[in-house]
Amino acid sequence: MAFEEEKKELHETLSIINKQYERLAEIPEYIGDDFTENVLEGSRQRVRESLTIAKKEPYFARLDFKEEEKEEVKATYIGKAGVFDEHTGDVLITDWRAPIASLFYGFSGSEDDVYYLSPDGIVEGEIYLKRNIVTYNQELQRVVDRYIRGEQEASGGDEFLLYKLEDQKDNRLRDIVATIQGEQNEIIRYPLNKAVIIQGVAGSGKTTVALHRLAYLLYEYREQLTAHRMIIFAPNTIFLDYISQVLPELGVGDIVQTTFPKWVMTSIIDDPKCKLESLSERRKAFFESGTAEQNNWKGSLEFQQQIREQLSQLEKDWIPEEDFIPWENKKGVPLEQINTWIEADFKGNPATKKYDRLKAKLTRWIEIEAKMYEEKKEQEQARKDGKKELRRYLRKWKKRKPYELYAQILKKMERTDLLPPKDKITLDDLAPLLDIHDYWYGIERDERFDHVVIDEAQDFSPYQVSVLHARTKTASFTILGDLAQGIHSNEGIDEWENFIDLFGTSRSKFFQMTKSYRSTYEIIAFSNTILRHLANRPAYAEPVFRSGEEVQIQQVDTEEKLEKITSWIHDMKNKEMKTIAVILRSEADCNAVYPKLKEKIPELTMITTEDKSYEGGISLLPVYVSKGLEFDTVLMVDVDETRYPVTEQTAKLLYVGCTRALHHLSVIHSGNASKLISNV
Ligand SMILES: Nc1ncnc2c1ncn2[C@@H]1O[C@H](COP(=O)(O)OP(=O)(O)OP(=O)(O)O)[C@@H](O)[C@H]1O
Repeated sequence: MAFEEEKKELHETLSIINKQYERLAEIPEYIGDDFTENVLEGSRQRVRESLTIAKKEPYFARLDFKEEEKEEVKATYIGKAGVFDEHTGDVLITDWRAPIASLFYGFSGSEDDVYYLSPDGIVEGEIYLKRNIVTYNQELQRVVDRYIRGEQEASGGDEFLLYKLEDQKDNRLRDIVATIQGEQNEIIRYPLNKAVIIQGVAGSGKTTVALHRLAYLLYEYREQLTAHRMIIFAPNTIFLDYISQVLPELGVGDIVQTTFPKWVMTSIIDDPKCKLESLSERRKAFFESGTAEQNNWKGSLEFQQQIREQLSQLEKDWIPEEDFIPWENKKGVPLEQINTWIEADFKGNPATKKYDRLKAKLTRWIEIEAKMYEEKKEQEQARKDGKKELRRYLRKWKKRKPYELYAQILKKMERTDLLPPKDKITLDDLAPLLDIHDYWYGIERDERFDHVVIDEAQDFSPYQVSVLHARTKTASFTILGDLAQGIHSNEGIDEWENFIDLFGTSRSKFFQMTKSYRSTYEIIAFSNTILRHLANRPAYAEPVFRSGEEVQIQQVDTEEKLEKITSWIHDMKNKEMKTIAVILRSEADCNAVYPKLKEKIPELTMITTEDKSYEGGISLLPVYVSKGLEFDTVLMVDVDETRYPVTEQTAKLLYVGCTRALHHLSVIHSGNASKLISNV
């Protein structure tokens, strides 16, 4: 009955949507200068975009709600984009980000107090029905009731989530609007002006939630935010490619998605002679060698403080220790006066602005003083001499680029050993260089961010976050990561307090996500055992109860390894797994097996740190490259005592590799199995 009812409803809604769409498609796009016409075209364009989304999938949920003191129970259909009936003005489909839709995600069935916050205040009432609706190609596929008032447990909620999680994955992360969970909803809708810091276990949906949060913020705070002033920092180009689909699916464009090094080098260090070290070489060296822990001094706030102290000293030393006397035997501007202007009148301006303002002030002073001469000719001459002298005086203030200032600072600190060659700037130098740049040149208003997202933030240093903080209008951040996956121990942090302290507790909000949606119960239980070896272990992942096959652990002779990998891949292909990954400890290990394996499995692709995109299918990759990605099935190779000895670093690497698997995980080793997985 519910199915028939929804089929009729869908038919009627689609007929209105299709008609509206066709009508708008017939109106030619306005390309002219008329202001009113442009505003009208802008709003038509927005409606066209919403209708395009709605034509594909009009809605995915229905919520029946009765407002307190009203008789009528109203059905709200929730979709990715809101749609109005252009004739009646009625809401046909409610945007998933609208306040009432929050009830759909947040209401679990047992709350006494049911309300949502509308722009006019709190709206209380009762929920009668929560229903998921699946459509495909404008046809109704499935109707699942998650809550029916008065009935014990409709609980199609879990069933529907499982149905979604059992799906096989392709090469892109997808939106989750139909199944956002209560705790995820809370983070997505958390108010704008705080730093939201999320520690989430592998597969808890951190990246997905952060992207949905951006779409939500742009909707809820549309008056305050602009997409092009929001930025997402992700760990590498493959990952950026992997997540690139989600925001367009949610109808959001224009948000800059980049990596921190790329952004600093292209947007800030505007110096063609400055070149960044090869990050893939750096990471390869770090991961392929033994994994010595390194102290990231250049990423610390203490280092920032020292840089700042030196900068302020440099700024003082920058002012020539002399009066400005443009004309012989006449009064000039005493040094004392210049210092007062700089320290009092120009206070708060960055060094280069102070320079510009002093130049303007001295130019005006020359103009006024020149008028003291009676003769026009004398005035002219005085002006000319004055300006000449001003140029000489200003030449003493040498213009400096961030790298030169950095070199000077490190020299003063007697740490020239820390200065990288100009054509091999290291990742660790980027925060100091950015800081120096912003201190010296200042940050223009339109360069400040409205909101910053940092994914895999455990690999960011406090110094990096601190300089980004200074570039963000309010402390509006979404910072997400997992300490258990902090494999770049030489770059990042080992406790979130590092960031919380930076913003202050009143300006930040810490969330923990412990439910893991990606993997089966068996895979999560297995991966959790690896975490026992971490000294500073965050909470264990809790599975959504989705059971699959046991994790297979097998010893194979070295000579049989290739054969084993090949037969495993064939086996997985037979099971119709779409994304299949063979994960090895290092790139050198991948190189050693790739040619022979490729002969047997021609569709195999090898992914390295240098790759820019992930194409799905069958992949061979080093474990550290797999971070952030996911695959239907994973084979972890060489999980033995030599390649994975018991250290913090290898435990994290192995954990990252194993938690990439959604439905199936196999582990093979030659020689003794790593102690990280013994006694499992
Ligand atoms: N509420 C949900 N409904 C359906 N799928 C979900 C939900 N939350 C997360 N997922 C799925 O779980 C998987 C993991 O999500 P995501 O990659 O965002 O997690 P993560 O915490 O960033 O993972 P990791 O740290 O391991 O890289 C994705 O396939 C995502 O679609």
